Amino acid sequence: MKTSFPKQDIKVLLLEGVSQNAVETFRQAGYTQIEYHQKSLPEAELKARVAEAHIVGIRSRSHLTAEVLAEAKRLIAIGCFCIGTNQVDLQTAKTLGVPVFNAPYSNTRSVAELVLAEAIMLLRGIPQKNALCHRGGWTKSALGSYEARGKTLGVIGYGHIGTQVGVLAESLGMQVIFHDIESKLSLGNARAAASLDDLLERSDVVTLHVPETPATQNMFGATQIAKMRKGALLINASRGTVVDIDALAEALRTEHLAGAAIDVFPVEPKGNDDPFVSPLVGMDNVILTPHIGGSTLEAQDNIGIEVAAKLVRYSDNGSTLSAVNFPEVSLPEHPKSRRLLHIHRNVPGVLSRINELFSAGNINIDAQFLQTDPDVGYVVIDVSADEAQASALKDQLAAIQGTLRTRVLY
Ligand SMILES: NC(=O)C1=CN([C@@H]2O[C@H](COP(=O)(O)OP(=O)(O)OC[C@H]3O[C@@H](n4cnc5c(N)ncnc54)[C@H](O)[C@@H]3O)[C@@H](O)[C@H]2O)C=CC1
Ligand SMILES: O=C(O)C(=O)COP(=O)(O)O
Repeated sequence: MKTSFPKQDIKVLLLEGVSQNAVETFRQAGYTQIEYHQKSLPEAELKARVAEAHIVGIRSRSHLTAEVLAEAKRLIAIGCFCIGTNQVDLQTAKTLGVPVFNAPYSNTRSVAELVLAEAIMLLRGIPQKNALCHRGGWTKSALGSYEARGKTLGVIGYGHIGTQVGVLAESLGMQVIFHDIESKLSLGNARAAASLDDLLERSDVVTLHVPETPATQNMFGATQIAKMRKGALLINASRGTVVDIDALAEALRTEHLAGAAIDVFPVEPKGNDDPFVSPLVGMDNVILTPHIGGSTLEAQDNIGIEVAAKLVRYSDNGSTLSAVNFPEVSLPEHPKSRRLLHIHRNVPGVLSRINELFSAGNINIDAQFLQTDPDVGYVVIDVSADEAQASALKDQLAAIQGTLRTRVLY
């Protein structure tokens, strides 16, 4: 059966070296126009490429701001081939009728394993010992080296990653306490701290696993660091904007903190050839990693398939299940019907205008699905109509005031 818009005309733009599994998933689903870039693009080029694309796939580096999205006249959907979606202006995408998908669990374990490894390394003082050995030095000493067993790990943000870190840390005999803005079920013997301050005062190692939100912007600054125990360790594999990096550098210089492991930075290089600049560069007691918490082959392979499959499903079938910014509708196949998709501003009267249109045209509705949120309504209508009728209906739907996007799936 033909689609309204032949698949070979749908342009898929994939940036930041997403897994080849994503390319393969699109190809197997019949998509042939796939533009693939290893890096993120400079803003002007990003705008130009996004303006041409129907589907855009990014990782954490490409910022799809309102300004960039203003160019995206043809855009149907966005895929974040990662967990975080802070790099996309989700509200603007929604009001343009563009759902955004991500892979909410597929690199969770990769981050958790790295964090646990870093906790052990930091507790043993390995970063500075390693650096010294590389310079031809030798300090065989137990001074400042500790077992993880029996130490307290404070997890800030007890979500998917935070809980996994907690479970792994308990297997080493660590005591896990956590702080979250939501009430959370404790796994294993982990316990909620009475407050953030309580967690900071009790933890030997503090690890951050919050998303980037207005509330987490610089949530970890000089005040919070000062409340940490002298000689404690800080790990951040969440987002670079969460920690005041200058305050951290100062606490390391004054030896209030004994070490840190930092994977994410307020400003990160655009690509592998660009220079990395940070006040933490040159500090032997800091493990610096180039935002690779989720960068394992296992995670990337799974993410490639998961996010591409969600984009294909939305493009082919209209399902928005697990979209992060959009009313979620899980749709059955529609082998005998034409499917019309109508995304509109959630204002009174749109639905009745849609239904009037069908009754006036004497078109039988086989099935109708509706989901709304305070801003946007998403209606899917399966109809017994031929191709020409469906196309005419799409044009009529598009003319209804408040319409954001319409599509027809034949
Ligand atoms: N370094 C890397 O490569 C990676 C980094 N990440 C980052 O890790 C973040 C967390 O990932 P998940 O655990 O999957 O997310 P999640 O959504 O499952 O968990 C986040 C938790 O933080 C809590 N939270 C939100 N605001 C908070 C606040 N102000 N104070 C305390 N708790 C707060 C939430 O209630 C939630 O429980 C992602 O948003 C992403 O930015 C994710 C994957 C890879
Ligand atoms: O999943 C996330 O949120 C990450 O931070 C990983 O981002 P990346 O795909 O490595 O650019």
